[in-house]
Amino acid sequence: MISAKNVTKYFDDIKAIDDVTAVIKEGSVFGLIGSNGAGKSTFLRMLSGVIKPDRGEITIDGENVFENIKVKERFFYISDEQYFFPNTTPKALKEYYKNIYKNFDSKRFDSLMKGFNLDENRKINTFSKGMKKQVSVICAVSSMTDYIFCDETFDGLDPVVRQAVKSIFAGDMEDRGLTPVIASHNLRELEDICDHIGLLHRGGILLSKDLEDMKLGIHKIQCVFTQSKTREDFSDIEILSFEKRGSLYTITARGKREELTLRIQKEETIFFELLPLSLEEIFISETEVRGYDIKKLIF
Ligand SMILES: Nc1ncnc2c1ncn2[C@@H]1O[C@H](COP(=O)(O)OP(=O)(O)OP(=O)(O)O)[C@@H](O)[C@H]1O
Repeated sequence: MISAKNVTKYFDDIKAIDDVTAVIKEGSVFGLIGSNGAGKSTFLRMLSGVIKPDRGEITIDGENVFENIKVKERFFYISDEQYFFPNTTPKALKEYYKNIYKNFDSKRFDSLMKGFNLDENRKINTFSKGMKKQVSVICAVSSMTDYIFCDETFDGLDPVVRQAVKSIFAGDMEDRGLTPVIASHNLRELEDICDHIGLLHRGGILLSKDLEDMKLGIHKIQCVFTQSKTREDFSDIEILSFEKRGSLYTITARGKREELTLRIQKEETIFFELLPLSLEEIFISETEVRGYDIKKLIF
């Protein structure tokens, strides 16, 4: 289990991470989402021990991560800014990681390189961005670590490779309890693969919940009332957004499905429908309440 306790990180006067407390349980996929500059990469860099929190601590199974070689063997971190030495080849990388990760599976590495049609003797710096990401993913899964931290890794892969990597992750979760932690802006993709979502906003954690619970606790209602309504008419429930287009109202609110249904239907309605919310809609609603209004960015 990974635990972050009251973690804060500054870059000069920028507070990149603000008192974050979170738990990442083993055997599930943890999706890290958040607006640009929310602190996702900083958080992953701290999980990997690349940088040290100014306050608070990050532990894996109780052991501090920073400058702890023993713990570092337990995870592989794929940074979003990939750097390779000028003349490095995949073959040289394989040798390098074999020294770091004692369970490194060379056969798996070779077979994945073949499967992904990558030449292990070519200089990595001559590969495309996506091909470099493929090499990193192959190194990661061949290292046979308990955790893989992916910073926007999927975002640069083509659909076929993305699907292949998802199946490899799923297989490894099943076979050996791998825990992937994935920071991404591709919420549709995360929605398919994640069990748990951590939403960072302006350095702080807005919520950290199982995806299913998240979906159960927030709903979108579309309805037509017999009489005109305002947001204030529903001040007894927690409304996240309230929109009226013609006679159709779209209300996003926090609460249980049955309770919200009963409450809205207390008013006289001509039409009523409760719709499931996508992760993208949950993200927009949750960040909107904290002043990150997408409409202001678009219009
Ligand atoms: N090395 C650094 N020096 C100074 N400021 C930094 C540094 N790294 C990150 N920051 C700042 O910390 C904040 C969080 O950045 P971070 O890269 O963690 O966000 P992010 O959620 O990964 O963003 P994005 O989705 O745009 O990749 C930002 O305000 C950023 O400018």
